[in-house]
Amino acid sequence: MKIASIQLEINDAQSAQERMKRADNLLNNLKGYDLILLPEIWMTGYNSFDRYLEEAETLQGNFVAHYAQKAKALNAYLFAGSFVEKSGDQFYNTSLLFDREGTLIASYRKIHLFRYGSKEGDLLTRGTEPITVETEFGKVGLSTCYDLRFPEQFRKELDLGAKLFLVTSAWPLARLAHWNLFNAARAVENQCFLVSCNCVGSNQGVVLGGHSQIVDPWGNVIATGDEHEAVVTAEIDLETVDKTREEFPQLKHRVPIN
Ligand SMILES: NC(=O)CCC(=O)C(=O)O
Repeated sequence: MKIASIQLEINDAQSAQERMKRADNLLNNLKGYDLILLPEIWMTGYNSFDRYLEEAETLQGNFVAHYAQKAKALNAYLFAGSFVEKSGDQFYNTSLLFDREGTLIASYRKIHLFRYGSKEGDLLTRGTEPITVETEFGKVGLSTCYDLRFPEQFRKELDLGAKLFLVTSAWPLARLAHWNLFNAARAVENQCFLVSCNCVGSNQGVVLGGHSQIVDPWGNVIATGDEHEAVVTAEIDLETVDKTREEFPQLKHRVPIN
């Protein structure tokens, strides 16, 4: 399974259209990959809160249609990162997973909205449902940035059968040490692969940390970026998950804690 995580550069001068063009240029060079990822609210800019409501779209809008078509053209699963979803009078931080035919097979509304120097929690409604979905490779769990700090969400995804966690993010450089810890911890404690996709650049004064990662179930970082725009790639085999769980059966030793 060939994976590419597009660590996109965000800067405040870019319009949504310019960002989509930039992402498309990178995407168009990624023929032959099975799974491609984009970061969190990258079209608007996670920290550009004044743009959230005006750039929000429904699931029937252009963002979804465009990346459905891209997934099909690339013949790849595409985790298109997240966008501001409008549904009735509510707004969500919603990430999207398309299959090779361009079918939207899962959408996930971020459960843990960030509130530390962030207006996300004031502007958006939180999601309520952890999401996992079957793919041709195995079951995949979806999550977004701040969710990484909440191990119970990943444990729930594990219990739903996940072997691979996909994490879309706009995590700042200032807390890079936490980012590295949580990427490894969520993979190791659940004996899953984890692929994260973070932004780089500067958005409303927040320097974004990059270091998107592909982590194996032992916690080895197979591939990572730095703080510059890059496509982080690796080839993985989800059979490693079963082998790891057999060889070191920590998940069988769980004790229910009430
Ligand atoms: N976009 C986010 O959820 C940011 C999370 C973050 O900066 C942190 O947990 O630290």
